[in-house]
Amino acid sequence: MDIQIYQLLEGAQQARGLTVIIDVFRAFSVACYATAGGVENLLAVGSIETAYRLKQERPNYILIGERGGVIQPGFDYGNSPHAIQQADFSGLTIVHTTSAGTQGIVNAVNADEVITGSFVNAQAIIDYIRQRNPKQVSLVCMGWGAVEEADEDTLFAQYVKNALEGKPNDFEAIVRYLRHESKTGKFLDVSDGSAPPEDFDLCLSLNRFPFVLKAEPFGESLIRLSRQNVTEGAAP
Ligand SMILES: O=C(O)[C@H](CS(=O)(=O)O)OP(=O)(O)O
Repeated sequence: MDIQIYQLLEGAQQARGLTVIIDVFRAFSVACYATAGGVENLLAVGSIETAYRLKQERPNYILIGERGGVIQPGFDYGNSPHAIQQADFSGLTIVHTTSAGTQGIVNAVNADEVITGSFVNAQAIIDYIRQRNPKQVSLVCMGWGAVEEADEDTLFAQYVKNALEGKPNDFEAIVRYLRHESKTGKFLDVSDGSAPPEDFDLCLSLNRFPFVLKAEPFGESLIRLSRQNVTEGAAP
């Protein structure tokens, strides 16, 4: 198994094989919480105009996302696990658009298969890759706004690579570093409440969810993140 780590939007475009698009803070942590909330269709959308068009066509769709970390006018929720944690999305369709994470999904056009990456479902991702046993794995770190590398995404990529290569990981050290040394906490600076401090722990709640989110076509031009339950040792 050849495992490569890529960065940012160009990395998403370069990715080949089984591709993990990584966004720890916060897109793909949010996507997992939304999935656990029972969502029927979780649509990962690149442009905010598409998100607004979909809402206009189907007013019952739920808009979740941000630009610059901030919830946008007309959106139902910001890109915050804390904001959606208690929501019941059963039977609903969510349109999710963010500055980095969902941009990676729509740009991974050369990948054989795309799944999302975040610590909240890390072990499921590792087990899924082991079970698929692809020749090539691409781990793509989407960073800040898909233009600036972010420690949490690179540390997650290294965590998955280490696990797949049988090397040890120290998750407590990762959390300590992110909390006390990395500038990553800047997302907590958004002062309008779009990025509540609780999001830090919720995004670093290791292995909370036993599923991966796999990108699949939805309709003519959209991408849906579908839940794939992963049982250790079982073939997907
Ligand atoms: O909402 C977030 O946490 C970030 C904002 S940005 O990338 O730093 O502009 O979006 P995400 O796509 O979840 O990284």
